[in-house]
Amino acid sequence: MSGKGKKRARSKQAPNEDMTSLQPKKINELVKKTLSDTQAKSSPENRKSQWEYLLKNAVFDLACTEGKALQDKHTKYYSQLRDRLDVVLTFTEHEACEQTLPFTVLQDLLETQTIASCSHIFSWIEARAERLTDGLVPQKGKALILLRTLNDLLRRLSKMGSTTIFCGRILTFLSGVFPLGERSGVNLRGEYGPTWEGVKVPTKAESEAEDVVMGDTKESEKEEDKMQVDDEAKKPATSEEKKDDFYNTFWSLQLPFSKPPLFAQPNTFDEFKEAVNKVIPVIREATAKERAMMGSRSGGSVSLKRKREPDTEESSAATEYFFAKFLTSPDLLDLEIADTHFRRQFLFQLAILLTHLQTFTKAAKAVWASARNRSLQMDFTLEPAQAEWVQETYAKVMDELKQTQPNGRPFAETVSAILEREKNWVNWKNQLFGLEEATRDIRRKMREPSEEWPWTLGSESLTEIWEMGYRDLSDLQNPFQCGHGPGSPAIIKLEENKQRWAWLALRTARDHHLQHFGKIGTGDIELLAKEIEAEKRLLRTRERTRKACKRAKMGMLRWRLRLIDRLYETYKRTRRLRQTSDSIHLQCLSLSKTSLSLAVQATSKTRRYKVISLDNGHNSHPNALSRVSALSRSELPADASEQDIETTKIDNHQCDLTRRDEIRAVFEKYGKGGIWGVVHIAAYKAVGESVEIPLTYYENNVAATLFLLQTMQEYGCTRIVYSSSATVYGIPPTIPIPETTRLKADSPYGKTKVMSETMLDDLCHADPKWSAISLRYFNPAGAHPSGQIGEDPKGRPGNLLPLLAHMAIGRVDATTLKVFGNDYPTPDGTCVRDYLHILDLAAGHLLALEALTPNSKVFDATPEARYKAYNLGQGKGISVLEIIEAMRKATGFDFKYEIIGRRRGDVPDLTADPALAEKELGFKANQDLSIMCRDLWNFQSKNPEGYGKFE
Ligand SMILES: O=c1ccn([C@@H]2O[C@H](COP(=O)(O)OP(=O)(O)O[C@H]3O[C@H](CO)[C@@H](O)[C@H](O)[C@H]3O)[C@@H](O)[C@H]2O)c(=O)[nH]1
Repeated sequence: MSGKGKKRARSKQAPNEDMTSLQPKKINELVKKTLSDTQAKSSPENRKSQWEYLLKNAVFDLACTEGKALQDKHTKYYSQLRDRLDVVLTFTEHEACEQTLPFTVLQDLLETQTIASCSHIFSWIEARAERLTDGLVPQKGKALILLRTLNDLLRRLSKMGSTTIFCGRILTFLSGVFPLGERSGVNLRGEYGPTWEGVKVPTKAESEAEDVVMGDTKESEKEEDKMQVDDEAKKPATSEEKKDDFYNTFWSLQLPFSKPPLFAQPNTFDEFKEAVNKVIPVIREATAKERAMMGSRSGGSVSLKRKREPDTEESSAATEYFFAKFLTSPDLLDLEIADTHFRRQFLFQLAILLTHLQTFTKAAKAVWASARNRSLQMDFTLEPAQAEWVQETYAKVMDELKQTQPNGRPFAETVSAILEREKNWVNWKNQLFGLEEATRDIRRKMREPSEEWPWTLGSESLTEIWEMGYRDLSDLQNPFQCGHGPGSPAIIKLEENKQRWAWLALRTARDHHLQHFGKIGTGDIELLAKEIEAEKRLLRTRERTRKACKRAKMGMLRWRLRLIDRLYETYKRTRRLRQTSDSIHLQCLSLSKTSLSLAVQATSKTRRYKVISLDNGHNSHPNALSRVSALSRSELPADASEQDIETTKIDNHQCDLTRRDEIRAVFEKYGKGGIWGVVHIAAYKAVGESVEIPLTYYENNVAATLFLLQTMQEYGCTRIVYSSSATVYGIPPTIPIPETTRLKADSPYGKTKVMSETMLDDLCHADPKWSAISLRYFNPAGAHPSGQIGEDPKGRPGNLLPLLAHMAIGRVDATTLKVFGNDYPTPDGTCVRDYLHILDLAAGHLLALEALTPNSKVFDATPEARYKAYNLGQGKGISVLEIIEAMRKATGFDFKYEIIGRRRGDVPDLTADPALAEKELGFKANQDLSIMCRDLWNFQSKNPEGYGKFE
């Protein structure tokens, strides 16, 4: 090696490190020799303790010199220590000492050495892992000492800022050494290192009280002081006092952070809540201030380079970061809060605790409630209102982290991923914990000697062949056949052919269809062929669908132009309708499955209404309406009257509800009083989308409703059934949700529904001519059982069930569903919704229309206004994972899913209490989930490309 090369090699070596350790082989020989030389020198009873004494001394004599030895750059301290540990281990392996000796030595050593030395010692543990853990039985003897030692070390490390990698090494080691079910390393109790001792500045009153106790003031002075105190007390708090008060509040939070079991004590939660509610706005203000400053710095014509400055600042700041936990005073707190790292540190701590608290809801605790976990269940349960606050605050914290620049969003996402992973890790460990118990019987059975094998020749059939007299390979060429002796040429030919074909088929199939081999029995060619054919059919359908979608995309513009032409033609051809009092105006901006099924029900089942449809074609297909008419017509009896036939025809108008003039034009056509009532279904309805484009939602859902109501008023049409939504409840305090629940929608979409309901309520209060019913839909699902009418959203569906149907048919180019969060306080962690069949929902509308007639009794209890809201649901909560399973059964498609972060605007559980609708409207949704999925899939597989194919 050249001189330069040598130098480089040397410089890579860590300081205080040398490579002169003895080889384990050599140590082994030396130990062996020593043991045989000394065998006769002491009695066998004393020998072990004598060796242990000597070996321990050898290690600790050296360990005592750590401080001094490490001052020398060329010290051999670590290599000597490793050698001595090797000697201890080797003696133990030769059974000259107790098996636990290396572990007790390590325990003392790791407790007394500096962190740097601990890292070296731990390297030795890693290198000797195999030997150290030989014969290790979890939860016994040396395993317990090892676990305790490393957990102590982890606890010690948690107080330092820079030992993340070291902690990771220890955890990796533990996970490799201990069985999967071992939970000792998992922080189930939520202990976070040492308990916070607290910083607090006495308030003014406290310090004065102290002075009084000191007794160094004269009576008169005391009186004077007292008066002053009283006066002061009446005055508003000075900014100094406010500062102190905030300082105390802020740091008081460290106590629950460091000791979550405190929540078992009464008042802790309320105090915690109060303090958090006080601190968050201050943090938010600091973030906003900082953003404003950053904005002004990077505003104007500043280039991208300038905008990216914070990134670079952050990466360099990361190395300078220090933990300011103990360096604080009321005067410093402002500065600390102005520091991004400090705020993040606080918000992260808060997020950890809030996540932990979410495991104490009644539902979450029930999952944990096994006898084994009793000690972990602290005597504390989050009430629904508290759980709601925890959830809301968690969302606020994450939002705040996102706002905290630089790199707010990735930072928040990382925090959320870490918390998620931690939760999954604990869950995983927790579930595996029962593994040993659950498999105890099986393992015992496996240890029992197996029964004697009854077949002398491997298997029953081989034994049988043997007993039939077949002896060598040539005999097997003449297979046995009933009625034919071995050797019959016909049989030989047949068998040969059969075998050849079978082999050929299997070999060909192996290359292309290996995945089916698991489903067929041995050599069952027929079944295999069926499987392959079924797969080919599915592939062909998927391929056709894919191409059609592509074509559809390209031809979209042309198609739209054609559609407009056609609508115009239809419009020109439209006859002026007979204006009967029975005619009903079904007004649909978005012709979803809901409105279509409703139309079918309304026209064919009752034959009392003539349907007029208003639709701007935003998310609908004109030929869906033709199908509705055709279906209604087909359900008429042969002797149907002219009027009956008329009810099956739908008057369709191209009309945008955000355009007053367009609505008015339609009403004008039927004249004053010409329209009996309105079912208002039109709206945009995607929760996630509404968060992105709120104004569009307010315009399309609220402004449009306002224009519609104004026009109805103008034309004397004062009956309306309004499609509201379960989403008006936000995160409801009780499940199932009664209609009396306060309305507190979370998403802009939900808020548009609350606003529209409010308009109706107010209108009915103001004018007794009006009667209105809001139907709060839970989650509609399914399709018309004929497979003719169903939901056909344009583009990638945003809702769960249509998306699954599109995935199964191949319309969406993905096989993996992204599940939005599995950390909700629900039985399996995914959101719970109340699904109801679309036909049940349609029936609900008819019942609501009936309830608008003058004789209806539903408004009897509300004489002040003819307005009511009803839940339309089944009263049965179903989680996202259960939906996937139900669709898997209905479609036979193997859905994969991955859990990703929560979707904004989603709430954990929306399950209806449908009792009021049942009592007052006679409504009951009783078609179960399997029927909804069956009907949805029936529609989807009959219309793989939706209505578009029939253009
Ligand atoms: O790709 C997806 C789509 C949805 N979900 C979840 O599935 C559940 C149902 O979602 P979705 O089908 O979008 O319905 P909701 O968000 O519950 O909203 C529906 O149900 C509301 C009433 O409950 C109606 O007001 C809305 O208009 C309607 O879209 C939710 O938990 C979603 O997070 C996923 O995990 N992945």
